[in-house]
Amino acid sequence: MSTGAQSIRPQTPTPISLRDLAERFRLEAIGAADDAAVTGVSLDSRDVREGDLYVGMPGAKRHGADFAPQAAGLGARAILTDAAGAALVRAAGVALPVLVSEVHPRELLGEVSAAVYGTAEYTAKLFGVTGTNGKTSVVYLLAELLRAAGLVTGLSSTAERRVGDEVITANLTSPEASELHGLLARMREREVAAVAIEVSAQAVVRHRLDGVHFDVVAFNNFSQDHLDEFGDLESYFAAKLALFTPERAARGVVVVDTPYGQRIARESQIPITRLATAYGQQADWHLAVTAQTLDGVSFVLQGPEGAHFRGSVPVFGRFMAENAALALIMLHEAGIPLEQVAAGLDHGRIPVYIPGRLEEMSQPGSNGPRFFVDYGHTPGAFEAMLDALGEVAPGKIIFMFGADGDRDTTKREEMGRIAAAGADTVIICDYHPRSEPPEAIRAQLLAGARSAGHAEVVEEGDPRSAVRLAISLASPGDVILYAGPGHEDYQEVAGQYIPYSARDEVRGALREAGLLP
Ligand SMILES: CC(=O)N[C@H]1[C@@H](OP(=O)(O)OP(=O)(O)OC[C@H]2O[C@@H](n3ccc(=O)[nH]c3=O)[C@H](O)[C@@H]2O)O[C@H](CO)[C@@H](O)[C@@H]1O[C@H](C)C(=O)N[C@@H](C)C(=O)N[C@H](CCC(=O)O)C(=O)O
Ligand SMILES: Nc1ncnc2c1ncn2[C@@H]1O[C@H](COP(=O)(O)OP(=O)(O)OP(=O)(O)O)[C@@H](O)[C@H]1O
Repeated sequence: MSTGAQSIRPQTPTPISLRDLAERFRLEAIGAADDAAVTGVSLDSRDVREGDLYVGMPGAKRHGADFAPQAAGLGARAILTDAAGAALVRAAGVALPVLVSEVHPRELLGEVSAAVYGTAEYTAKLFGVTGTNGKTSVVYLLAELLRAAGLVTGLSSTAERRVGDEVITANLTSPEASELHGLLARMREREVAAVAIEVSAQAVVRHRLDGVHFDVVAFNNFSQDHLDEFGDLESYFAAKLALFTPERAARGVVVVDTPYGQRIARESQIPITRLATAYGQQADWHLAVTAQTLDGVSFVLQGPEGAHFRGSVPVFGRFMAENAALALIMLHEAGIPLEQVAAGLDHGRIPVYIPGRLEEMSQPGSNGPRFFVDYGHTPGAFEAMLDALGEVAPGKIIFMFGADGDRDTTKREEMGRIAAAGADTVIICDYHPRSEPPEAIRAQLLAGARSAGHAEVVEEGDPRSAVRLAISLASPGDVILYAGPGHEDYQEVAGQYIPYSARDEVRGALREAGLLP
């Protein structure tokens, strides 16, 4: 059950004194009484809990110290900020003790949070997954396999953070360090033995992983995304590579099918185990897909010294077998035998549910098209999905999608081109236009789609109408894939968050068409 809270915290935290923190992190303590202590850390004034240290840091839009009055009102016991922030706190008349940092508070956040939450003593196995597409999928597969092996598991993904039955919706793919350490502390209380964590490139460069050391990290693939933040592919790649260092992880697993994967394996500073899915590629482990349909994919994985696993995943696409293989090898590298995993599964079937990733909304066996909702929003994800569908779709492929406003604009034409090259019909609609005119975003996607000279190209801005249009164009046996919104429950338009769930919308439209009970 999702609680609606912004972060998961330990229920019985241990107080740590401000004097102790000031000494350990060389902070100037202003107005801190000898017995002043904190029990939690928050970076967001809206998520402050009683007893917290509120960290007010300068950002691109605001100085966090501006929100000190709200933090104080919600029960913060002290503020950690820089000199400019301390002046803002004073000017706002907030009477809390202030710890002043000479460096950007972001650089201290991870270690300070680890100290407050005591997470350095947490001995669970930590698994981190990075790459451009498929991180969320690997994280859910990891969690499922760890459960099969008999371990109590936790996870942090783009879709949600999960500790046993406690679930919250995620804001960021990788939480800020304060949220991550709070989550780990709660996992420690609940005796979680293994944690699967999705790692974005932003997390690596923005200190969100500080104070965390992974047992095993993995890299699956790399293609264009996030150029609005990283400027060029090389900088984006460098952020992924930086996870593969001894400060962050003990060992890594890498898919070496592509030159980028081979580079990670070559340039990594930690020991690497290599997985190949392409025939003839040098690697430690090899994956072969043995059967695939729209209902899933079966595979055989073979590794060193006779290690092997024969299994299946109930989601279509060769890349899902690759995601499962990566997760299996990560467990093996962490010392969890694959036989132990297999013992917890029925004939190798991994019963994974990945929210909003190639999630089927139609009823298999119904008298209509199959309708899937997905989170793919990069050229690489479009290519992988359409290649996969090309192998298993019995009828026409209708592909509907939009693109993010205010994010990497250079990928739009390529998204349009790949969509129209791989599908029979593409329907271009709006996603999160944010501050951009929606029709301008659509125009770029349309230009790309038309350049492919293959699919029929249709423009329907309103996603609700586009869903219904897709159903009206489909016959039994056809497949509709709606890429972009995945698990999300909102559309961001001109600064407003408008409730919109693609999954609910599709279910409703299928019902209207008599295709769902
Ligand atoms: C570029 C980036 O990562 N920015 C993040 C950063 O923003 P910022 O430092 O500029 O902060 P700001 O908005 O100026 O606010 C300053 C400070 O005031 C605080 N504040 C702000 C408002 C308020 O009411 N109360 C409050 O306390 C903020 O928490 C922040 O500490 O710190 C904020 C607080 O944590 C994040 O919300 C924000 O993520 C923004 C929303 C974002 O979109 N990030 C994306 C790019 C991102 O990180 N994506 C990756 C990858 C996703 C993928 O793989 O597709 C991810 O890991 O999610
Ligand atoms: N191994 C893979 N290779 C290529 N595409 C993949 C792979 N696994 C999943 N995908 C596709 O990528 C899209 C996103 O999947 P997923 O959410 O798991 O990735 P992600 O890396 O977590 O994305 P994000 O960082 O945006 O959250 C989906 O379209 C999915 O079908």
